[in-house]
Amino acid sequence: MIEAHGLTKRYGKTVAVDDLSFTVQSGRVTGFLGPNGAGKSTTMRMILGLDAPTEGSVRIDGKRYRELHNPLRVVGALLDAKWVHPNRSARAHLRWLAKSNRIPMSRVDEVLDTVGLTNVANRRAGGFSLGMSQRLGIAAALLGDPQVLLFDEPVNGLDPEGILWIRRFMHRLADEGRTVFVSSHLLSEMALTAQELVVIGRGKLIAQCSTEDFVARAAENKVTVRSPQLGLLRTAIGQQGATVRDEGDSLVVSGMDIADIGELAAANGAVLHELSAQRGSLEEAFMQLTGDSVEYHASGTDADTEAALRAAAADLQPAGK
Ligand SMILES: Nc1ncnc2c1ncn2[C@@H]1O[C@H](COP(=O)(O)OP(=O)(O)OP(=O)(O)O)[C@@H](O)[C@H]1O
Repeated sequence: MIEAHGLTKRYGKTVAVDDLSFTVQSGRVTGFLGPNGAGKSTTMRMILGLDAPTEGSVRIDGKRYRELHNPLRVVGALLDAKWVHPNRSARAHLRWLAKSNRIPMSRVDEVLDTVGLTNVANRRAGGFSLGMSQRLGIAAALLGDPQVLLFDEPVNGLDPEGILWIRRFMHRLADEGRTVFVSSHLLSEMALTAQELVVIGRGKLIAQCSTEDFVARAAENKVTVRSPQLGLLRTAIGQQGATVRDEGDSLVVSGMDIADIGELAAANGAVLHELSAQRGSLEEAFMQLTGDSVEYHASGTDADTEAALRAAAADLQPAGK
């Protein structure tokens, strides 16, 4: 478990992290979501004792990082996948790490196998693709078999196969009961990867909840109604105080429960051809909660991201889980 209390980091006049308190539970993948510059990397560095908080504290399983006797056995981290001597082989890199942290050499081949790098273990790490480097970084994080794992933007620059592998791997680690804390500025990716979210903007906490609750809480849920008696329904729903909008041959209703609309239709003898809930996307939820966090707008503009967001929103439907 990771617990941050009033965590604050100032660099001169810049407040990178501002009175941040959150908890990351074991057995779940928790996404650390926020726009570029929101303070995610700074927070991760403070968790790992690489930066000292200006105020507040953060504890891993009840202890500050510097109080841990054998840190790699408690917490593993992937902050920068290219942090490896380019002329060392993957195996030599891991052996060096194991030796300097008093971890048995047998773990090296175990973690190489876990991340699928056994066949290339003797190749120069400097020649690795980004995907292979990420796997090597994850192997290094796993070396001490820690219960707590931190990954900073692990899917940046990866191809779809690499992204899928990382996503599945995170779920596997959480299923083993570990605490998995993964940062990303990509809403669509977090919607698919994280079960819980810690959302920050400009160094401050915006929300901490399940991914599903995040969307449900913030996005306005609407109901689509199709019927041969649209006029009758438009009037009846309007009289209940809900907002009704025409969209093609349907009505889109906000402010009224789907069950209540069904009851109202039955009471009025109206035939329904469709009565379906529209759920908001993670992006809509974020925009509503953050308001002026303009940095995020860029992530929703191109067609690929739009498609990914639609897929993410679909994945958030409870029925699909
Ligand atoms: N060493 C430093 N000195 C001065 N300012 C810093 C330093 N490190 C971070 N900052 C500033 O703190 C803020 C938070 O940066 P941080 O890198 O933690 O954000 P982030 O959410 O990880 O962003 P990204 O997704 O771009 O990595 C930014 O305004 C950044 O410029």
